[in-house]
Amino acid sequence: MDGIFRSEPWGDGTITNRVAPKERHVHRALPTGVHLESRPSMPSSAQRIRFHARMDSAGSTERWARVLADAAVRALVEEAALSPKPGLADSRGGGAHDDLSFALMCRSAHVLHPFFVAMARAGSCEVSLQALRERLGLLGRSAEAAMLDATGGVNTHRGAIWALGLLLAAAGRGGDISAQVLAARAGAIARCEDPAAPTCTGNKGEAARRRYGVGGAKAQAQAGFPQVVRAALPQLRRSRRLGASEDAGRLDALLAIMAGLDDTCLLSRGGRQGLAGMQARAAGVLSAGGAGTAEGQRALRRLNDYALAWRLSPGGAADLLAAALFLDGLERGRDGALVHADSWASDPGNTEACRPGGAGNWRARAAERGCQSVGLLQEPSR
Ligand SMILES: CC(C)(COP(=O)(O)OP(=O)(O)OC[C@H]1O[C@@H](n2cnc3c(N)ncnc32)[C@H](O[C@H]2O[C@H](COP(=O)(O)OP(=O)(O)OP(=O)(O)O)[C@@H](O)[C@H]2O)[C@@H]1O)[C@@H](O)C(=O)NCCC(=O)NCCS
Ligand SMILES: Nc1ncnc2[nH]cnc12
Repeated sequence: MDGIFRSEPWGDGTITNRVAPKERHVHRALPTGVHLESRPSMPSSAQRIRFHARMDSAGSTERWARVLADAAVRALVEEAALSPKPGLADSRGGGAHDDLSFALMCRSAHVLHPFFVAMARAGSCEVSLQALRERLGLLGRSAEAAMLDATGGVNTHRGAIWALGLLLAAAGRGGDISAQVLAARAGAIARCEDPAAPTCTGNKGEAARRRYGVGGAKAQAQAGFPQVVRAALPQLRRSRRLGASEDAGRLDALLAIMAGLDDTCLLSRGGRQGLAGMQARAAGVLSAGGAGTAEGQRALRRLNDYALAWRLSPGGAADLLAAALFLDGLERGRDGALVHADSWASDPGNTEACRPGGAGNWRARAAERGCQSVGLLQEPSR
């Protein structure tokens, strides 16, 4: 079948496309795949890339889910590698965390891949937003359990699973994949309640939200990720325009998130004072010229010293930077058809350096760990 896969209009929870409903639920690898069309003639200010997933077969939905999952893992690895990040784990070490390292962050990112595939697939298969939210809750909790299993109980990516899971499902729907649209869709999914979610998790973020009366990760998502679409992405583009290196632009994007985020990691480690201290210093680096300038680099070093002295880590901001890199990559057409899973996986520059144990395909590793298909949908014991 040569149809066009569309999920428009968004918001009423319906999918309209020209594929027979039953085919949407079949996930087999078939010879034909998703064809992405980047349309340079569209207004560049909006940075919109329309894609048409030609549903030559149901397998192209599966292929698109894998492309999106690859992009999400890549965003996590790129976030982890970005240095020097204040207080955070990066290529230099664990930052303010005794239990984190670059290798551990990468291991965690790769273990999440099959869950990311399932989340993107859920976005294309579940017809109602409510059903999608419930499926994501199940997948998200399973992903958290696999992360903790892979890291020996260290919370590397809980916030990232949450943010990227919602964005992957939004992108899995198809249609317009501009950052603005995907973040708004993800917000609509996050605003649905998950009846299976535990009322109390006992996590630090939950405690910080209650103690300090902030919205944290949940409110950030429900509002459509304002720190990603209104702070990180505009800053990233501004820094690039001003000629900053890609790393400096990404550090600036992180600082822009930090400057305005009610990061529950900072609150639980440093209270209101710690959060305010980090926010003000992050804004200070940007007003000194950003990470691409000598003055900005000095201010960034002072921010890092402050974070280490007080054991402060902006873990929530790091997750949102990964979300911004994911959306930026999609919007620029870097991922999707341009970056195929296996070509990325077979590039030694992308894999050997960051994968514990070196060579090998993460899918095979995930399969070894028993994280395939139906296994993903088992509710973990808490
Ligand atoms: C809705 C959930 C996000 C649960 O959120 P909640 O607020 O209840 O808190 P947590 O369970 O603690 O998780 C929130 C994590 O989100 C990150 N975060 C914090 N503030 C913000 C913010 N303002 N905006 C966005 N994101 C934010 C943060 O993650 C990072 O920090 C982690 C390290 O934190 P932690 O272990 O607590 O602290 P440490 O200081 O490092 O501990 P020690 O070393 O001292 O022991 C790190 O993992 C980063 O990722 C928060 O931790 C959501 O989780 C949920 O409901 N999930 C259920 C599944 C689901 O429905 N999924 C659907 C989509 S897939
Ligand atoms: N680089 C990082 N360091 C600490 N916590 C994080 N959570 C997500 N990314 C992180």
